[in-house]
Amino acid sequence: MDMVTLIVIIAVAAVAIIGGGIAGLVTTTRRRKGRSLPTEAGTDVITRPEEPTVEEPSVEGAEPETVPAEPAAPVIEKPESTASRLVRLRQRLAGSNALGRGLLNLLSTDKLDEDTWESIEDLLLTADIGVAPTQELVDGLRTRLRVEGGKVDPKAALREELIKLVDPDMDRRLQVSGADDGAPGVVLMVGVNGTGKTTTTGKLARILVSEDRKVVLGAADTFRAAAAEQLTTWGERVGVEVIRGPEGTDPASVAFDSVKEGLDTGVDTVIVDTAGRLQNKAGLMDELGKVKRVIEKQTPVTEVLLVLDATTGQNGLIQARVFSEAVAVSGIVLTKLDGSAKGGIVVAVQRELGVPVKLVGLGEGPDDLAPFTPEAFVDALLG
Ligand SMILES: Nc1nc2c(ncn2[C@@H]2O[C@H](COP(=O)(O)OP(=O)(O)OP(=O)(O)O)[C@@H](O)[C@H]2O)c(=O)[nH]1
Repeated sequence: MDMVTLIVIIAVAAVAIIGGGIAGLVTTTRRRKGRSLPTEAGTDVITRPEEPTVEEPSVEGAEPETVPAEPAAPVIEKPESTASRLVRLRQRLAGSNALGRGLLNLLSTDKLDEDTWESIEDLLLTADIGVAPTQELVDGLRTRLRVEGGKVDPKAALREELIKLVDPDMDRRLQVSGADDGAPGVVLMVGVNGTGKTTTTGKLARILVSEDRKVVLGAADTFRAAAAEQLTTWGERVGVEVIRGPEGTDPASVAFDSVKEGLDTGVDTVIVDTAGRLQNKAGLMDELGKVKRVIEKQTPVTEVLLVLDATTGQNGLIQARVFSEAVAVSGIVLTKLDGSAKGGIVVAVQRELGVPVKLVGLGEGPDDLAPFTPEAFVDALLG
């Protein structure tokens, strides 16, 4: 064997040894991967690797065997019933609203002199009831206590006068059903951004679902992409379809598609969330007017709910006026009444618009929306 032959033999042997080692390493690595696979009983398809493992080599030309992924059943929540929402209304307002307690303390004093009546007036004004209703309430209460004297309990009289002020005769039913021809009711949600419009749309869908109604939501707030995202999340939680378009789409076209879907699928109610940019009244009127017109090519809008933030006081009233001039508002939703000492805004805004408060927002939780009833509201105020 000459020198050249010897070198060739050594080189071949070295390649074989090194190659075998690398092959062994690859196999070991793959096996390790293989051992870390979830067991057959595992249902977590997300972590299941797509490559075939070494233990199950794929046959050339044959389709790799794939296990069809079973879609995980969505977890549909069961929203709270209307009755227990009213209990919550009582708890939330009684716990946070100083108005009722302050009034009751003042009325409990032995002698109701001018100073006490002035303090009562101040409390009512601080709670945003408004000047004229405050005067009405104080006058009514003073007269009753003078005329009926010891025969009337001041607290019972206050309760009755407050209920009168909130107006128990207004029709507060939500028009969520369509006409007899089977068309869905259409609820249009309007209001300035940040008042809780999208949240309220989601909460309202939950109330309707809890009453076994079929609902479609329309994300016509196309100005802010996150609003559609937010609404989709609300819808998914209660198994409600949400119709949306790309960011910047004409809100009227999303509203149209939502109502069309509602008609095609035979739902009971379509709720359309809109963008509340208050750029100027003319712009707002154009946009809301168009949304309404386009919907009504298919079926009438049965309810226009104006969402107002109870903590914004006079500012809220100005917004309310602008919106009611842009579109015929049929009901008010007062949000963020929890933790607000401004419960009196209920009276002020109803007077301002001549439209009833129909729903109240009592927190950020999914079921923190309750139908408004004057008696329950006043009882909650008085604690
Ligand atoms: N405390 C409290 N917070 C609320 C209530 N309703 C809504 N919110 C909160 O108010 C904030 C604004 O709510 P959104 O629903 O995003 O307001 P929006 O009017 O739809 O605003 P855009 O989506 O920008 O149009 C959120 O943080 C809500 O959780 C309520 O009744 N009480």
